[in-house]
Amino acid sequence: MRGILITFEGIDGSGKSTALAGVARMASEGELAVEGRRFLFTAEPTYGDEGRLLRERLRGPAAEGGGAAAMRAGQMEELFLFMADHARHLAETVIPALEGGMVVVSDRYSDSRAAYQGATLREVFSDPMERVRELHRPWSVVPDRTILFSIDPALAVERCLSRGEADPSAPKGPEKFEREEFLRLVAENFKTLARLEPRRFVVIDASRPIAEVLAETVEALAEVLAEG
Ligand SMILES: Nc1ncnc2c1ncn2[C@@H]1O[C@H](COP(=O)(O)OP(=O)(O)OP(=O)(O)O)[C@@H](O)[C@H]1O
Ligand SMILES: Cc1cn([C@H]2C[C@H](O)[C@@H](COP(=O)(O)O)O2)c(=O)[nH]c1=O
Repeated sequence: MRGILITFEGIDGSGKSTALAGVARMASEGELAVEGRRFLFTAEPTYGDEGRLLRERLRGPAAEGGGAAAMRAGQMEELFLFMADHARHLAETVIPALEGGMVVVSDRYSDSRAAYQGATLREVFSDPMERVRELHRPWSVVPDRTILFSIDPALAVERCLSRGEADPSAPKGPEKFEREEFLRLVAENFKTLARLEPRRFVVIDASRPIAEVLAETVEALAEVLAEG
């Protein structure tokens, strides 16, 4: 039995992780049972060496100062760190699980690279999203379905900022990419990706209450699992 790869994508604060936690809870309680299938929930950045390094770099606002050339070099370094994290994620986690017939659900995956680094590298390449996609094509695994949590960036930033109120262990202050004007570019990139592959993407209106978002996520999952 071949495995199934499902990815959750969206801008910071869109509610992906909340939906994934809801799905994981339902799976652990047997509410998403599919004959003979086990679930694996995972994420990028990972909690491996590259992922931890990335999370450290992303903590706090974007650095200011430094020349344009140094900034471009830093953005390329970031792209390759995310790529290295993805390569390890594939080799050590995703591919073995798929080979074992599991349903793998990842909170972010290669489309985050296309959308985010497609935005950071807009002054380095003429078609940065395509350059990033091209780099993945020969070796990465394309998801069977990608659920895009679509939300207005202003509301997403509001949610990011209120994270700490509900969870005292959450990081204080915005992370590097949690700025409305930057997230507008990323949201546009995600929209373009969904338009390019309409059969792979399911777009969910993530501005609605958590229960509604979760119900629609489960519906989309049930559909791909039934095809499976
Ligand atoms: N549908 C919703 N309505 C209201 N608040 C929500 C909803 N979904 C998530 N939240 C809240 O918004 C905040 C961000 O949600 P979450 O961490 O799930 O987003 P995310 O997309 O995973 O963000 P990031 O990519 O930055 O990790 C959390 O405090 C969460 O409780
Ligand atoms: C995988 C990936 C992630 N990012 C960015 C998106 C977020 O701002 C952070 C961390 O992700 P989280 O979901 O908030 O934990 O990393 C990116 O720019 N490129 C990527 O490939």
